[in-house]
Amino acid sequence: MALKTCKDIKSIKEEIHLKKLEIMKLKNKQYFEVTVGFVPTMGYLHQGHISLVEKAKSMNDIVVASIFINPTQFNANEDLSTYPVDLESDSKLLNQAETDLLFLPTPDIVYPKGFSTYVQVESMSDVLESKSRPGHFRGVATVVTKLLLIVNPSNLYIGQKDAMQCICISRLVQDLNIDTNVHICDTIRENTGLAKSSRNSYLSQDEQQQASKIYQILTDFKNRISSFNDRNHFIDEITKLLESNPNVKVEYVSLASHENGLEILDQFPPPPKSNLSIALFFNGLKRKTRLIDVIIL
Ligand SMILES: Nc1ncnc2c1ncn2[C@@H]1O[C@H](COP(=O)(O)OP(=O)(O)OP(=O)(O)O)[C@@H](O)[C@H]1O
Ligand SMILES: CC(C)(CO)[C@@H](O)C(=O)[O-]
Ligand code: BAL
Repeated sequence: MALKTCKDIKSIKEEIHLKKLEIMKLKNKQYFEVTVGFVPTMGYLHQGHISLVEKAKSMNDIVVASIFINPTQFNANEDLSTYPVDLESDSKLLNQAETDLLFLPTPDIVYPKGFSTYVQVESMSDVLESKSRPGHFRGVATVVTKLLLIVNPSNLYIGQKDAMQCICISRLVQDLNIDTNVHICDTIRENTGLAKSSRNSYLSQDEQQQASKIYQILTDFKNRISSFNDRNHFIDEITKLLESNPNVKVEYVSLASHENGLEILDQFPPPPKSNLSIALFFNGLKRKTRLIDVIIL
């Protein structure tokens, strides 16, 4: 079946309802047994997004994706107005991956005149990314809550690459008793190791090649962690190596535990399953690009 696109809230809810009725008959299921998998995105889709759709497809009766460049998660100096868009290619990729429904709202649908209720995950107000992108997680938490209330999915699929976003969303789903299971999915990479990201398109091929060092450095230091006896030394060495490329300015290198909401860890070496995450600015010829990556130790 071809992908169906809905631009307003009433029509996406109606289409989900109709699709559920169809599946009920087709699979001889009760209405409440029909499962919906949801993949929220900001578009300009790549194989990372599609891997989430495929996971959703393998686990659910119906797959819904959304594309919405959410203005409330961008700061004034960020790239809201220039964020890449290619709806034709996005629809094609979603169609190929057999997505059932695409929710494609405009900002006035999500934030109508008079909108004034925001969601703030308190434990996210003072961690890494929140410091460098003030208000970012308030915007993410608000839009994700709204999308979840609209789509009402059984399962939600998000990418590990955005490690702090995963914590933010898991937290809000738990705190607000939203009836959905959160699935955190592996990062899909280029052959060079560079994490696929819509913003990679801001960089030239050569710059993307240089940026693939991020993953190589993360992996190398992960393998050598036992040869360091001090956390600061470990982090300083990673920072130094990343910044040996004059185009790179590190924002943070962090060792943190997922369980504690990415709380910074004093313990070194860190406990298993800690996150080694990096955010940096790559000063490309075209523009300055913020890149993030994470590996699990
Ligand atoms: N390489 C990837 N592998 C798996 N999931 C990914 C990857 N990149 C993004 N995602 C996930 O896709 C969802 C939508 O992300 P988004 O549309 O912001 O893409 P993005 O490529 O991360 O964009 P940006 O370059 O702006 O950070 C998020 O849950 C994100 O974690
Ligand atoms: C989860 C999300 C779609 C909310 O706008 C966005 O932050 C993203 O694409 O990762
Ligand atoms: N995937 C993260 C979305 C953002 O940078 O705003």
